[in-house]
Amino acid sequence: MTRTRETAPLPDRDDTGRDDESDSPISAEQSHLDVIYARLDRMRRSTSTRLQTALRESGGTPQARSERESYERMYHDDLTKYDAAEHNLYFGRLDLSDGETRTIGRIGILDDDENDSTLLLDWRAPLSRPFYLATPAAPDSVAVRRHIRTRNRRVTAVNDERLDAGDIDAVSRGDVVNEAALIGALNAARTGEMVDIVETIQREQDLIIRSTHRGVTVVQGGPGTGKTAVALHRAAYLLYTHRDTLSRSGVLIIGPNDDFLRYIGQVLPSLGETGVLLSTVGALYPGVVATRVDDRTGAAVKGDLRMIQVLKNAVRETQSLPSETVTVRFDGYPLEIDRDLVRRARGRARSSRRAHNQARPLFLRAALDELAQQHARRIGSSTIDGSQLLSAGDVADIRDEMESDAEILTALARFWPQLTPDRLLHDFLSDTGRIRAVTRGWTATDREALHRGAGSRGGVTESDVPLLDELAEIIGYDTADDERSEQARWRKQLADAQDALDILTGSAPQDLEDELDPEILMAYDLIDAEQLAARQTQRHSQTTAERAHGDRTWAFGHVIVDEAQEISAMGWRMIMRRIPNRWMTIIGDTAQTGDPAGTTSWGSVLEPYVARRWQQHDLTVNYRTPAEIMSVAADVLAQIDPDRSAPTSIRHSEVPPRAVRVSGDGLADAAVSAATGDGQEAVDDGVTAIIAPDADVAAITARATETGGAAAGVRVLTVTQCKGLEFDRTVVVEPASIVEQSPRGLNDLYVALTRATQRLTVVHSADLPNALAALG
Ligand SMILES: Nc1ncnc2c1ncn2[C@@H]1O[C@H](COP(=O)(O)OP(=O)(O)OP(=O)(O)O)[C@@H](O)[C@H]1O
Repeated sequence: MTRTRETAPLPDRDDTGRDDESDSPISAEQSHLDVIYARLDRMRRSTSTRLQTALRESGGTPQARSERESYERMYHDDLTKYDAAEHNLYFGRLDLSDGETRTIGRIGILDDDENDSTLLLDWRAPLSRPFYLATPAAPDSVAVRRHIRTRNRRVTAVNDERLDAGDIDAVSRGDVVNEAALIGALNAARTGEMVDIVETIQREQDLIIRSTHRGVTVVQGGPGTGKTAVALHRAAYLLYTHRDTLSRSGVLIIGPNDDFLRYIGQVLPSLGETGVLLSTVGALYPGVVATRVDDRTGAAVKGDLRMIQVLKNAVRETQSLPSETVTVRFDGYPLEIDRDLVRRARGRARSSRRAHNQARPLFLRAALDELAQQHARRIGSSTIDGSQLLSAGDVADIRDEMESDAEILTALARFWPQLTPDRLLHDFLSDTGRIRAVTRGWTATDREALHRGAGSRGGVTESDVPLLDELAEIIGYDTADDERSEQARWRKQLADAQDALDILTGSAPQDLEDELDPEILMAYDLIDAEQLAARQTQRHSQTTAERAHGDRTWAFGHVIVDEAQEISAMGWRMIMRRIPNRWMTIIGDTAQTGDPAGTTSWGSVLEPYVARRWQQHDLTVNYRTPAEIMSVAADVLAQIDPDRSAPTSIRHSEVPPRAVRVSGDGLADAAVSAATGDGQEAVDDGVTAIIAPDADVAAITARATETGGAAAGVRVLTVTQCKGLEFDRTVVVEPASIVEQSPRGLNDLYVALTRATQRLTVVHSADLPNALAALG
């Protein structure tokens, strides 16, 4: 073991605030902590005074206003950061062999003395790094690493690790650092929300968090190896290290569902970082909220790359030819739009290779050129020899006039309409005829899966969203179109406001205006048009994350994809459009892939986009699941892929996993009573989940509600819903059905079995799958 010394908890203090052991490490650390908090309080006070001053100021040039707004934002962010750092502000200290001491905490704090001396190093600063990396085998000049535990601004314990003692046991135990603190954190009851791990980041995790690789970093690791924790701390680290660029371009974190995003949502704010955009793939397309999920076949079909050609075909289908000649009137004369004319105009537009909406003006121009000629022939031909009496300029004038002729434009629009992705996708997916026309060679099952038939409830599904994004590319539709109309709206609002002020001023008695009585305020003195317009409109949100969310073409500075194995090929295309520089961190476990549209190979996902410019790190230690539970799950993993080894659990369980067999109709009852303690063992703190086959979730939820009381806090989830989450206790229901319900059923079972931090019960009525023989 690493030689550690835990100092007893701080004794109660007397009224003078002195403890009995004034020379103890706890006392020494308390003095330092007091100094740090005093400085933090001063920083808070001065920032909040500055913020109030900035908020009180008003008026000035637009530039001055925008500068003021960015100061306001900065002060606001600083205050948020100070609040986030309040708890466990100071947690680590390094005593180096040369006598230097470094104190490490959640944020960096400089003293306000004349030397600006460092009171606390940010955990992300390079000088803090040995706190996470030093081991007895490679102490990196660290003699002692001290872990300081605090509560409510009081030091409650300190724990020292001597790294310079050449401890052979410690060397043989490998890389575990801050072991006592780590085990304490891992044993703590869960709250349902993920917490940060700044105090106990492990060496293999730190190497990824601070990786300087500017391409794609893949983090592959079994369940509970801290992949999500690493992803979030990497986001915080990158924002600290590249603050200038990333605060402007933004960091995007993609997770599998809203529950997961809620679960991880507090980690970055607790690290003082609020500007990161968390999103699912289903929420990445501005203005669209996916309200449904497709069934597995639908998701697989829509996620497949075949959809690119299908969508291209669907757009091409809208560039149609008239089945019979269309006649419109212009200037009292008939004009004929026939099949050949439209075909020639379409050919010109298509040969430009521009996106549909961008090629539309070419189509219109070509058609109008021909129609202008047609009209000229009709009205300008000499009755004597048939020669054209109108000049080229006259014909051009006719064409210009046609450009604003509603009847002609409406007639032509049928053959090359202006498209929007959502309308087109909706129309296309609801029409079996259109689907059949563009899916040559597909099976009837796949076509049916694509069809959003009359029986379905409508609304966009998660797998539709990458299709919308793809269509936006093919159509050449971008949110700038919306922005332009937004700008036009703003200009109109401004003009209206100006009118309103003019009317107010104009209706003021003339004699007042003439006399310019300084005592009488005119409307203009109080407010200008821009302010008035701004009051009538909601102010544009200013954070990078908010702006990025509303803009399909936003290029993020860094993108992190969690549970990345579940992303479909079409989903990857959408994500890659958000990150043209391809600076990404991709987190996942290909043994946990449940979605049939997901991936089992990182190379096949990434190489089309980055060739070989990606590197993979493997995480090997399981911080969540105790060894006894992991050994059950490892048997399932061996069936998924015999070449893979399960991660090594760092902890053992007090209660071994067990299986309970019941009759089929007793399943829901048994699951709920196992979750609520079975009457055998009291269920204490923490959270419990029942993970069940999709078809059983409703009945078990109903049973849990009926039993009330203890069952009220129990969550009942499908495997898809529990992905990425963890609970103190889990009850896994009917493993055989979990395996059968999906082509990747074994992967799903592996996920379900690895969610518990303390206790696992399997409740079943059918025989257990072979892989769970050890539980039988
Ligand atoms: N260094 C650490 N110190 C303390 N806790 C840690 C550490 N690393 C991981 N953990 C904890 O282990 C648990 C599992 O971590 P996490 O959810 O990030 O794993 P994961 O690899 O994403 O799992 P899965 O693939 O199953 O979703 C979390 O509670 C996390 O806080």
